Amino acid sequence: MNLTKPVVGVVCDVIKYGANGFHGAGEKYINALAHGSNAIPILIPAQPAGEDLESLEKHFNSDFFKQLDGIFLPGSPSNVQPSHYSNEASATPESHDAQRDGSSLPLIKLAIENGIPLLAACRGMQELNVALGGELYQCLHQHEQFIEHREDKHGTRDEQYQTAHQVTLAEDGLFASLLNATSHNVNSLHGQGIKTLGQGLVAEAYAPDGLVEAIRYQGDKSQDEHSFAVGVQWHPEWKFNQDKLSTALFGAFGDAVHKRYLQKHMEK
Ligand SMILES: N[C@@H](CCC(=O)NCCCC(=O)O)C(=O)O
Repeated sequence: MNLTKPVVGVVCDVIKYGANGFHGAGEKYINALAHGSNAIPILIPAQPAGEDLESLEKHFNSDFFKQLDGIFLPGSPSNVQPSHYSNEASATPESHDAQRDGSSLPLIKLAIENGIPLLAACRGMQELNVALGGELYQCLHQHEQFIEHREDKHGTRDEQYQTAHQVTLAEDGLFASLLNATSHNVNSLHGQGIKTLGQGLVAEAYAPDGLVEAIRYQGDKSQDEHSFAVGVQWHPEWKFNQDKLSTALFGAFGDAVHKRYLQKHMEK
């Protein structure tokens, strides 16, 4: 296939529609990748077998994924199964998507090991943290030190995605340099959050209650700088072109995937 633009793989959720499972990703993520990163988004079905799905491993092996120019992990109402990061019982056993965990966690490791640019939002950021050995709080609202990070379920969609709190950006971090500022207002639609950081990750932004709101893979400082691997707890894809940081974030991811695409084509 002779593609004229870089291709970004988007990890799918398995969404139950009645008794049937459908693999999908939110439209706003696809739009932001196509227009904000100038890439071709392709949806990656969840890999482990579901009720109707034989394993796709023989079609999507690691060589296939290494051809991608970027990987994007979208948000989702489902929660990462806590067995991936702790011995605690699940506080939300009805809200898991084992198939998504089964594809996102190995794909993140593959992206990190092979320098494939990666961007992750909300559940995606939590997965990036868990894939690298970090832990999550299962219910932030059960810890009194935290402000309310969940959306108003009765609000309109616009109300749910409007800015909810400020984040403080790490001095000398990527975000502060993208924005040329040390704080920004973000939306907030999550019940879980980072408890301990995974290996090689650094915090890029904090909520007013101290919760880590953005992370970047820095790897081992003694090695070369790692290619773009960033996660945010908020939703930059929402009306991305109306927000300076969201536009800059999808733009920076786009630059990283275009760089990989050009390198691959120069090697041919
Ligand atoms: N379930 C997790 C992650 C929250 C999240 O990703 N929400 C996204 C909602 C739908 C969307 O906008 O794609 C948690 O609650 O922390």
